[in-house]
Amino acid sequence: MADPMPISLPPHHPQCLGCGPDNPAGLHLDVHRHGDTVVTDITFDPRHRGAPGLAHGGAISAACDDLFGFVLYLVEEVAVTRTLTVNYLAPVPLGQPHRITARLQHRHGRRLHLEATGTGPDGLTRFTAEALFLTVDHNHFAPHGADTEVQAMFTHHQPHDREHHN
Ligand SMILES: CCCCCCCC(=O)SCCNC(=O)CCNC(=O)[C@H](O)C(C)(C)COP(=O)(O)OP(=O)(O)OC[C@H]1O[C@@H](n2cnc3c(N)ncnc32)[C@H](O)[C@@H]1OP(=O)(O)O
Repeated sequence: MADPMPISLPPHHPQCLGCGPDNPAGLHLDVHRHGDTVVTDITFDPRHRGAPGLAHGGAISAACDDLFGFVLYLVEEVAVTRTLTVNYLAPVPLGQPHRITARLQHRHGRRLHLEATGTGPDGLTRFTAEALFLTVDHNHFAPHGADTEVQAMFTHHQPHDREHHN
C-alpha cells in the first residue's frame, strides 16, 4: 500500500523547547504525521554536542520526549511524560540528519505507551525510546497559568488546519 500523505503538525507552542520556532535554545522540530506515526528529521549541531562530534544524550532524549508529545494530536488527548527510557544503540554524529518516528504502541486507561526509533541516513538505527504518558485534564496546568494555552493547543490547532503535502 502507498505511504499516506504527510500532514504538517503545529508546534506545541512558539517557545516549546522541542518544537517552538521562537525558542532560541530550542531543537526546532518540524513534525509531520504519516498515518498513525509522527516523524521528524533532526540534524544535531554543535549546540547539542556531548562528546566531540557527537550529539548529547540529553538532546536526543529531549527530541524523543517532544516528538512523543505530537502523538497526542493523534490520540486527541492531553497527557504528560511519566517515564522516558532511551536506548542509545550507537553514537549519533553531529551534522547528519536523523529521522525519528514515534507512535502509540498501546493504551491502557490513562496510560499511553509510546515508542520511537531514530535512524541515520545510512539506515542505521542509533537510538530507540519508550515512554509512558499519563493523560491529564487541563487543570493539571492551571497552577502554572497554562491551562487555557494547553486547551488552545488541542482545539485551535487541529492538525488538519495546516495540512499540506510534501
Ligand atoms: C501538552 C503537551 C506538551 C508535550 C511536551 C513533551 C512532554 C513533556 O515534556 S511533559 C513534562 C514532563 N512531565 C511532567 O511534568 C509530569 C509530572 N508528573 C505529574 O504531574 C504526575 O506524576 C502525573 C500527572 C503524570 C501523574 O500523576 P497522577 O495523576 O497522580 O497519577 P498516578 O495516580 O500516580 O498514576 C496514574 C495511573 O498510572 C499508573 N502508573 C504511574 N506510573 C506508572 C509506571 N511507571 N508504570 C505503569 N503504571 C504507572 C498508576 O499506577 C495509576 O494507575 P491506576 O489509574 O490504575 O491507579
